[in-house]
Amino acid sequence: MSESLIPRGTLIVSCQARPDNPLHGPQFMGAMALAAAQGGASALRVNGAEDVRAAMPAGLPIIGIAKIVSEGFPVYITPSLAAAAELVEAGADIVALDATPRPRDGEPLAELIRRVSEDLATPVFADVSTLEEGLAAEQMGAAFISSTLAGYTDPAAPKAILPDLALIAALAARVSVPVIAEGRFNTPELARAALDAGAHAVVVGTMITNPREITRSFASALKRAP
Ligand SMILES: CC(=O)N[C@H](C=O)[C@@H](O)[C@H](O)[C@H](O)COP(=O)(O)O
Repeated sequence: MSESLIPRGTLIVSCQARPDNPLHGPQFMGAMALAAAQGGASALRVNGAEDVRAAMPAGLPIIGIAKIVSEGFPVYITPSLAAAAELVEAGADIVALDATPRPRDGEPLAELIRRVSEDLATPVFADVSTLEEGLAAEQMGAAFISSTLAGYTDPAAPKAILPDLALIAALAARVSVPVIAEGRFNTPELARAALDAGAHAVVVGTMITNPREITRSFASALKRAP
């Protein structure tokens, strides 16, 4: 049962660093994975086959993603079966993918979820931005539904600061697979609030594994007028 891969009420740490980040690369992400494991994380979210391999020695279940930007397509989180297959080959236990209905450079969403689940025999972690997308992803066979993309699908919308706890509560009330809270859970209190809203587990990335952003948050707080 895929639910047993991620125990209820636990913390998943996202270890990701883009190429412009000084901590980009498997050596740093492998160390982040180990630090997360020692700190009490129950699972990891990791980008790309190379970093998945580097995170394996941490000994935790790995949710693999492959961020692939294709000109003209808004979907960039594991858009295709080929990308998912590379992650599974590298050792990912679960594959996370964009489950919004936006245009993608890959198989249609329902086919992608079915083939990752059946052909690759790997549970799908559906990154959604709305309740409707979560309900649809569950129907398509996703094993986990996550709020990852809430606040990130409308380029014209103002930048969201807080996580979308209302979406977590709405999903938890309507879907029967585990609902995972992800996106801007930037304090332990917000992570706790996600569980209280009905989340099965919480993913935290930036505020644990991105020292540049953590530094920025401290530096800008100090610049604010008293
Ligand atoms: C929208 C998007 O592409 N989110 C990505 C998904 O993998 C990551 O950039 C986030 O860091 C991750 O979701 C964790 O969230 P946060 O860093 O806010 O704790």
